[in-house]
Amino acid sequence: MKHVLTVAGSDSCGGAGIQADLKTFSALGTYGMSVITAVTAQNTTGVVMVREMDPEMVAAQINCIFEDIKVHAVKVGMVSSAEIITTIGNCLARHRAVNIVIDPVMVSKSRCNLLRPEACETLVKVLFPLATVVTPNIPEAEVIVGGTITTLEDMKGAAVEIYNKGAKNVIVKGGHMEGPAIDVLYDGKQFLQFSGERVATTNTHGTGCTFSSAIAAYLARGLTMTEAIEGAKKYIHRAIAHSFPIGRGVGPTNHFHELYEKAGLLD
Ligand SMILES: Nc1ncnc2c1ncn2[C@@H]1O[C@H](COP(=O)(O)OP(=O)(O)OP(=O)(O)O)[C@@H](O)[C@H]1O
Ligand SMILES: Cc1ncc(CO)c(N)n1
Repeated sequence: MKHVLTVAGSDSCGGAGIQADLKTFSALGTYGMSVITAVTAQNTTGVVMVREMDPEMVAAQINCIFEDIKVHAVKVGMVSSAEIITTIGNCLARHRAVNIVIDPVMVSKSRCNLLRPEACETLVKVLFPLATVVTPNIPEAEVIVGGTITTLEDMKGAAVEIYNKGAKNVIVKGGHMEGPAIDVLYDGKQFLQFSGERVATTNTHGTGCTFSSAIAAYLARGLTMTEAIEGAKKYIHRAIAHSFPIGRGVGPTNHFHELYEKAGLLD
């Protein structure tokens, strides 16, 4: 059994954040652990309140895990503030963490800030150099590189710029574009494209969290970066295809679609 850690925020409605990450780790056959950076009160229509954890508490959670259990991969999601980011960076470096997937979460699908705008620079400076892979969506990539991304060529250009900020691999996700869902990976030498048919649904709450956690789980299981992304892409596609129309807004994906299928619970 491989052990995977998520360092992220709690999503009370269970579709994104820590909850999505732990479901994904379990669905993909790994043991999941969590360090909570912030608690959000949110549902499918929006985020109503955010409470950050004390950075000392974030450090204590990370240290507790690494001092006792081998960690085969780490996914970092919502990190909220510069102080929390610095704490996470120091702890991951001190424990020589491996297979680090950084999802630079900034704004929720319901347009609420999940990262203090002034903390973006710290996120890039402190966490990108530690990253095995960084997984920005289009709006996040636009903020990081300071430009507009409308084409596949723009996505490639952004991937190179983000690579130059210290990440070993960068995958710019095309979930926010029109047409097929195409993600672009740059590993410092070449570009690879991962394409999925777009599922016509509004239930995409937590797709980014789920995708980055799936990459972390597959890296923990020993797959190469390309294999991990291919696996994550298939997993997120099926999770979106069997997503739940619950709530009045953007519904969550179905993390246990395979289990539900075996149990005869899918249409
Ligand atoms: N409707 C869709 N159909 C198929 N694949 C999709 C769809 N929407 C997103 N994806 C894929 O899901 C993955 C996550 O991408 P996306 O750009 O949605 O992340 P995100 O915006 O960070 O998500 P969130 O912030 O809600 O967690 C990518 O592989 C993307 O291509
Ligand atoms: C806690 C949390 N993390 C990430 C996201 C991604 O949008 C969200 N909605 N909530």
